[in-house]
Amino acid sequence: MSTRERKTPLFQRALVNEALRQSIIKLNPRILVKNPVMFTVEIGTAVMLVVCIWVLAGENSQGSFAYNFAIFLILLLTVLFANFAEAIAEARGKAQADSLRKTREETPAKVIDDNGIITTRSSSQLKKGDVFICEVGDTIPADGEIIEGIATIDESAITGESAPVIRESGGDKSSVTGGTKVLSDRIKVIVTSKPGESFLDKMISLVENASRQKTPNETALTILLAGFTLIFIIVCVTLQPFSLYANTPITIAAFISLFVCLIPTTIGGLLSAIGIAGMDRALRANVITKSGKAVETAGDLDTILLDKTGTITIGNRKATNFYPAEGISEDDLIECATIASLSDETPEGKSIIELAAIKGFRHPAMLGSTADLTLGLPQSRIIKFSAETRTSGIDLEDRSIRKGAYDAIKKLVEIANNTFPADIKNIVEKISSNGGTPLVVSQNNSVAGAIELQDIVKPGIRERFERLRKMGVKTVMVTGDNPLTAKYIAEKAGVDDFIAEAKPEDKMEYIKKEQASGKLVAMMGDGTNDAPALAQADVGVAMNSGTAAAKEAGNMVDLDNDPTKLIEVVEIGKQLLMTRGTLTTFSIANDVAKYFAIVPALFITSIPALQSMNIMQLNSPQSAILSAIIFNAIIIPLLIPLALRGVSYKPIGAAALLRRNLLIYGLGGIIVPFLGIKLIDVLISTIL
Ligand SMILES: Nc1ncnc2c1ncn2[C@@H]1O[C@H](COP(=O)(O)OP(=O)(O)OP(=O)(O)O)[C@@H](O)[C@H]1O
Ligand SMILES: [K+]
Ligand SMILES: [Mg+2]
Repeated sequence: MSTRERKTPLFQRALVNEALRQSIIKLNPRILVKNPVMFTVEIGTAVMLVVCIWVLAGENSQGSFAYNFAIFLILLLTVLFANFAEAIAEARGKAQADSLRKTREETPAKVIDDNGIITTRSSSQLKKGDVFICEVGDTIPADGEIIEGIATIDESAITGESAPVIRESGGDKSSVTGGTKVLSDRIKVIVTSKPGESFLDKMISLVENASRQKTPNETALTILLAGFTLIFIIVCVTLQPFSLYANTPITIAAFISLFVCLIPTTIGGLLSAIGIAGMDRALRANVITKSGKAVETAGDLDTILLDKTGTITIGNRKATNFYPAEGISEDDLIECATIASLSDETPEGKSIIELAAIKGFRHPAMLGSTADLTLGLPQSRIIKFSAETRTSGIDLEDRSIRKGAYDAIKKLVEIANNTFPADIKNIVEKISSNGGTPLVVSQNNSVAGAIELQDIVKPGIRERFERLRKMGVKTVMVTGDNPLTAKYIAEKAGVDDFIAEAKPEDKMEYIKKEQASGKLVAMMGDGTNDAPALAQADVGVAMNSGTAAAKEAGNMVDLDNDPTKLIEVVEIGKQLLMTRGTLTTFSIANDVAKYFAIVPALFITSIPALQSMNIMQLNSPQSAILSAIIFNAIIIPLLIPLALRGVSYKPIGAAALLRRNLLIYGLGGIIVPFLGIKLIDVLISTIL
């Protein structure tokens, strides 16, 4: 888990200063019009300013200047408080983005051309497709993919995590990020995007950018709140003939105050801060999101798809045993397995060579450097591993060697009319039912033996899945491995379901199928072949160490490369939705109470029957109105910490959670203003 500035206080001085400045800038009606509730409050403020001038000019039907001016000030403060809520959320987001951007400053890059000549350039001059070299101590100048070599890298600049990580060419751990540092060895890296325009850069500027796009949910809620506002405009306007009839003229100040108290200003003022804070919390968890929508969707997920290898298991599958088929010597099997792995850059392939070396076998071709591994094997054709074929191998002049998943090799063997030996089938089952991955080796389409690969279930993963289950999220493990291995690992890890012998397109199919039945699906991936599924999923989280294609396809990137991060993302999303829901409930419940403060105040002198409504027993009509709008204004800053931090989330199931929140925020929302307004009324009358 990451620790990036996790404990920053809510209101740092520099951020507050910036937010105060922004609160005033945001008074610009052209900016404020995007928030209809606050925009109407601003219009009310402007009207009160006119009334103040009118009173100064000698008008005496509207009460004293001081009273009108007080109302004007309080309304202005209401708008400023709402602006401040949004501005402080934005300032916090920007500060986060800044700390990430710092890692992406100019650094020298050792660019290497086709002839191997190295020139030093500034990182900002790099182009997509340039190749650079990084050695011990170098800061990586740009995002790219390793095309040669392996290195340990200190990624703490972006992850906050001090443990070095290994990145190497080939496979799904080949990505490096600009600003991180090479601790050992030497790598050749190809630039995948122009500095400043990489996916990460785009996402950083998105976080920084004040003109954040509203999510569809936010837009819907804004429309709803605007609707409320319109209804209350009508309510207030229709009061006018009523007051004429009752022979109690209502002052403009009272009229506007009633209106401002009735419209949902609390949620109207906090809505956008809640959304920004959600994205910000994701960033604090080292997840960069392309849109606020992705975070919201994460809170509503039904199903999450997780890879087996590297996600649920540690992922360093290592060869532990060779099992020759009947009639084949162990040496022959090891030789076949080694030749078939010479150019296999996957961890599995490398571990086979290592195990062979431990057993004392070295192929002559291995004496050369990595570049000419196949020099000793003339006229060879390398068959790289793909998740599609689930095999890899090599074709030589007179031999065709393959290694791969049991069912894939079985097919090869049977097409060639050879029988699959029963002893190897048994071995395969034995390895699988212990959670290992069997690879079958074939030579010229007949079985030479099997290799056992072992992997370990990550500690603590079972508890995390349990937590997800309590939140109502279904977990599905997807693996290219056989059903037996899959079943063993699935049970051990405690996932709800699994898909075995899955090819990349099977993930797509599963996602589409779930989506067709109205479910929201998330997946996490790193490989190029995960890209289509990452794009298809409602929430696609790519690992920063993954390929560029995967990062482009998803809508979030995890800087920590922690495949279980999805769980945290789900919690952040749930918290965001809940915070919004509860504050909306609170805001509307609040307004009900204010109605009881103001309406009796307006008519009490002419309609004594309204006395029964005057449950608050406020001091005077004017102090009732002042108290109500003061309460209406200060509740906004009082709730900013809750909007930014989010309401606390407990995985107790949706229904129980709803009941608990309705009780606290609905009932509380009705009671709190009664107390608050009464208190302010008492204070006002003692002061005046
Ligand atoms: N380097 C390799 N050469 C040949 N076969 C391999 C190699 N690596 C894996 N396999 C076989 O291909 C299968 C699928 O591998 P793949 O990496 O697609 O899925 P996986 O790692 O089992 O699951 P996950 O989707 O969680 O990564 C493996 O179960 C194994 O049988
Ligand atoms: K209100
Ligand atoms: Mg894999």
